[in-house]
Amino acid sequence: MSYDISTLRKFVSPEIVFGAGSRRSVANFASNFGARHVFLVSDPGVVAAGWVAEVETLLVEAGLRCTTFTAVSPNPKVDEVMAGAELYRASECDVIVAIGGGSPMDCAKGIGIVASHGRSILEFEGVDTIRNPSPPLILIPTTAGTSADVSQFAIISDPNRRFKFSIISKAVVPDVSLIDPEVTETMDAYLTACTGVDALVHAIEAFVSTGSGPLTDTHALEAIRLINGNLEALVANPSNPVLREQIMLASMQAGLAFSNAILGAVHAMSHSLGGFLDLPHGLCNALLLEHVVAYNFPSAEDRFRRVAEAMAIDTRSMNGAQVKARLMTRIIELKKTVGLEARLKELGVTTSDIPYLSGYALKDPCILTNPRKSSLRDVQVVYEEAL
Ligand SMILES: NC(=O)c1ccc[n+]([C@@H]2O[C@H](COP(=O)([O-])OP(=O)(O)OC[C@H]3O[C@@H](n4cnc5c(N)ncnc54)[C@H](O)[C@@H]3O)[C@@H](O)[C@H]2O)c1
Ligand SMILES: [Fe+2]
Repeated sequence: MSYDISTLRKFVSPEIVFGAGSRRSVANFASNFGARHVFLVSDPGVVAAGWVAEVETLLVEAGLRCTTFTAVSPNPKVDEVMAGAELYRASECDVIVAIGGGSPMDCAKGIGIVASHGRSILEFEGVDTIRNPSPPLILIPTTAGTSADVSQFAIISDPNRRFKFSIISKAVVPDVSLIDPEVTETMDAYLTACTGVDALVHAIEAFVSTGSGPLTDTHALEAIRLINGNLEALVANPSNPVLREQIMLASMQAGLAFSNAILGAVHAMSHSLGGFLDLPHGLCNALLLEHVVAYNFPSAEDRFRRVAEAMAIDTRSMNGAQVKARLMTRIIELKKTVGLEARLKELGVTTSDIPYLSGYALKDPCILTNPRKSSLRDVQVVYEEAL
């Protein structure tokens, strides 16, 4: 019997332990993988927040050796991955743990790939390029977030091309994700806003993606509902543990959705922007979001109606134009309340940069699942509108 392969959907996820204190089981999981010498990846901000020392102590108290690598910058660079992989090899480590936001987690994924292939990370750009299994990988996210800890993506920045490239494979889904809302309590309000809006964009893009389906839709809609209902309150009160947990849960659900349904033009355009100007990923997404929604709306009106409903908009008596207007208003209002109102030109983007940015955005794999087919000119116009 024949079947239409384009209608099939798959769902990949790591083993997840969710809840306050879950990070404390890190040594247990590492030991279960047979670890003797753990390679711990993080960055200076997460060290300063105190989370790295805690994990080191937990590992050492369990009788494990630990080599720590924290030379990772936001938008992790090719050289950082290669330096980490060299230290991993020289230290004869056998399990990788990362604690941090998307940057250390993606760097750790890259280190695992290089360690198991012995080649440059640049050779693994694209979809399904990985042949050898990576060392066991345990991720502890400290932002909410990129959800790199549940995703099939690793995003690495190549300064030579001023471009962030994607590695997409189920081989970069970690073995274990310890999702502990407590570690997000040291994020300031601005970082909370940037990373929370990133999660909102993941959920919206996954829901309207051409790769969406019943396995991911419920996660995407629940993530939108949770972020719409809790992010503004959390940014006003960043130390509230209940709100932290709600946004961490939302981030995880958005991650499960986008990892499997893939993303769209916001991410394609924001990867290009983030690689070109080394800007915070969540901020890039935030500045592009409503412009891409306006562009995509006619191609996925029914899906956007459900996004609007998840954002607590009663659409029952509205026509398409009214739904679009209310959804745009709500997105702009949410961004304003959490303090993400800048325009691209305030970040240093100029009109003359747009052709370069657009060329790379069209090469990003996320553009393939955008609900509206995009030409070079389409992408240029959206950048111009966000300028
Ligand atoms: N792999 C994926 O699926 C995926 C998805 C989306 C984004 N990304 C990538 O993730 C990166 C962005 O990650 P991010 O937004 O999580 O930020 P990040 O990891 O770049 O961290 C930003 C800053 O926040 C600090 N920080 C992180 N957690 C903290 C905490 N709990 N307390 C105090 N400070 C903390 C860090 O030290 C750093 O200075 C980008 O490179 C982006 O492309 C990856
Ligand atoms: Fe993202």
